[in-house]
Amino acid sequence: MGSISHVITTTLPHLPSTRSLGFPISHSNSRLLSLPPTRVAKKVGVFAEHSSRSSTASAASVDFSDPDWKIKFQEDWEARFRLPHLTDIFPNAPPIPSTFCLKMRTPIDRDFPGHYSLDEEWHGYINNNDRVLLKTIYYSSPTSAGAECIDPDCTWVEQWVHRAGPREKIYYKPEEVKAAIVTCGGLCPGLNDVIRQIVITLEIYGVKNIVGIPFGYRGFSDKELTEVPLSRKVVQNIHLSGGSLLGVSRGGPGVSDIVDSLEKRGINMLFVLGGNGTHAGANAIHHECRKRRLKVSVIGVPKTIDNDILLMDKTFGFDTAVEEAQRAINSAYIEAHSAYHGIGVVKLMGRSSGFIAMQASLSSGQVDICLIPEVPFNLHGPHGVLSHLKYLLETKGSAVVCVAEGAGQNLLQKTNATDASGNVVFGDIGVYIQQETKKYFKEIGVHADVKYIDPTYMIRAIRANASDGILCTVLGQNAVHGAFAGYSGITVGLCNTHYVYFPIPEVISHPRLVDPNSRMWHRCLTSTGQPDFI
Ligand SMILES: Nc1ncnc2c1ncn2[C@@H]1O[C@H](COP(=O)(O)OP(=O)(O)OP(=O)(O)O)[C@@H](O)[C@H]1O
Ligand SMILES: O=P(O)(O)OC[C@H]1O[C@](O)(CO)[C@@H](O)[C@@H]1O
Ligand SMILES: [Mg+2]
Repeated sequence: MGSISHVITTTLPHLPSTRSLGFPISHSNSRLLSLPPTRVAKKVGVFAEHSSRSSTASAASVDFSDPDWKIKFQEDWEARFRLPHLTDIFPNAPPIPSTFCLKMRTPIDRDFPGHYSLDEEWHGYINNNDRVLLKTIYYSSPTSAGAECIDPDCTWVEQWVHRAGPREKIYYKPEEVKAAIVTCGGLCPGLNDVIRQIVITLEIYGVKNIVGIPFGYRGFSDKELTEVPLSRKVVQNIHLSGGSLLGVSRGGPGVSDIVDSLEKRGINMLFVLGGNGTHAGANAIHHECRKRRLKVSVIGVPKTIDNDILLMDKTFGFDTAVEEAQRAINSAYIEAHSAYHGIGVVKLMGRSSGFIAMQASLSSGQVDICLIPEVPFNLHGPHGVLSHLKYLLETKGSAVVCVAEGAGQNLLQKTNATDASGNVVFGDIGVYIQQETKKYFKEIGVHADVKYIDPTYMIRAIRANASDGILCTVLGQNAVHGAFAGYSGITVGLCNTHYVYFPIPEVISHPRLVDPNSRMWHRCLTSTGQPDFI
C-alpha cells in the first residue's frame, strides 16, 4: 500500500469530483490528491467502532448495506464540521476587505492598517475552501495497530476540516470592535503567550479597544473585578512568565448572565482560553448570542495541560509539561538508584487521560511502571504492581513508578466531592501507592526506601518552552483571524501539523484518551518493560 500524501502541491490533470472530496470546492483551489484504492463495504449492519475514542468517525448510525453510505457519511461530516458564521443569522452582513496586511511597506501603515494593495497578485490569505485532511493513515485492516475504522472493512473515507488563517474579506470594522479575552479552568504553560498574540494580532487589524476579563468567567459577574485594558505595551513581556496575566477560576456565573454582561460592556469579540468545561461554556455563550441576535464572535483556544481535547495533535502547554515532568522523573530515578532498594514514585497530572504520564515516561527512559487512567491495574496480588516492584528490586535494585492522577481511582475511597465547576475531586493515588508500597515491603520483610514526588503544580505553573511558544503564537493569531472572518462557536487547533478551525461541539463531546491499542502506548510498554497488572 503506497503512502498517502495529504500535503498537496501540484495541479491535478483530472480533478476529483466534488463528491469524492466530501466538500464543495471551487476548481481554482483544487489540488492534487493521492488517493488510496477505496474498497466497497461488503458487510452489512452497524459497525461498532472498536478502536480509540480519540477517533471522531462515529459510525454508530451508518447503515453499511446502503451502497451510498460513504457519500452520506461525508455529507454528514461536512455538515458537522461546517463552521458557524455570522451570515447564518445576518445573511446580508457585508464583507469588507481585510485590514490585516500581509505586507507593510511603511511605518505609517502600522498606525493605520490599510487595504492590501490590489495591484499585486500574491495574497497569502486562506481561501474558505481550503481544507486539511484529519486522518492520514490508510489502515488496510481493522486489525492494524491503532486502526480507526468507520466500517467493518476499514474503507478509506476522507475526513476534511477547515484550514485556519487570515481571510481576504472580514466581517468586522476594527474601529467597531471591542474584544475581550478570558482564561478559565486551571493554569497551563503558554496562557500568557496566547493572550499576547491575540492582543498583538487584534492591533494589527486595527482594533484599539481590547480588554481582559479577570479570573475566568467569574470576572463577568463579580462587581469587584474590573476589566483589564490590554495593548501591545501591556502584553509585550508577559510570555516570559508562567500563569495567566488575567488570572483563572473555576465555577462562576451562568451563560445568560455572561451574555448580559457582554451586551452591557459592548463586547463583540470574545476569546475564551480553557479546557472542555470552558469550551462547553463558550459554545453556550455563542448560542445565547445567536438567540439574542447579537453580532458577536466567540472563539475558543483549547487550553489543557492534560492534552485531552479531541482531534488535535496536541494542545499548548503539553510539551512543556512533558519536558518538566521528565525532570521530576529523573530526580525520582536518581533518588531511587542511589538508595538501597530505592523506589521512586512520581504523580503527574491527567484527570481522565494519561498523555503526560505516558509521554514523560517515554521521554525520560527511566520509568519501570507507568500507570494511566485508561488502563486498569491491580496493586496487590500475584500480577499486581507491588509484586512487580519486588521483582524489580531483586533484579535491578531500584524502580521508578510514574502514575497519572486519574489512574486507579477505583482503588480509592470515593468522596463525592466536586470543585466549583462540578469536576469530581480525586483521591490521591500517588500517596496511596506510596503508603501501600511501604506497607507491602514491611509485611514481606524486604527493605524498601520509598520516595514520593508530586510535581504537579510546579509543572503547570511554568512558562511555555520554545515549541509551545510557537504553538501558542499561531493559535492566538488564528483565533483573531477566525473572529474577523465572521466565525463564531469555533476553536483553533493543530491537526497533522496544519492549523485548523473546528466547531466547538466536535472537540468536546468527551475527553480525548490514550488508546491502549495504540502504537504509542505499546511503545511506552516496550520502553518500561512492564507486564499487565491485571
Ligand atoms: N457544561 C458547561 N456549560 C457551561 N459552562 C461550563 C460547563 N462546564 C464548565 N463550565 C464553566 O467553564 C469554566 C471552566 O470549567 P472547568 O473548571 O471544568 O475547566 P476546564 O475548562 O475544563 O479546564 P481544565 O482543563 O483546567 O479542567 C468554569 O467557569 C465552569 O463554570
Ligand atoms: O487544582 P485545580 O486547579 O482544580 O486543577 C487540577 C486539575 O487541573 C488540571 O491540571 C487540568 O487543567 C488537571 O490535570 C487537574 O486534575
Ligand atoms: Mg476540564
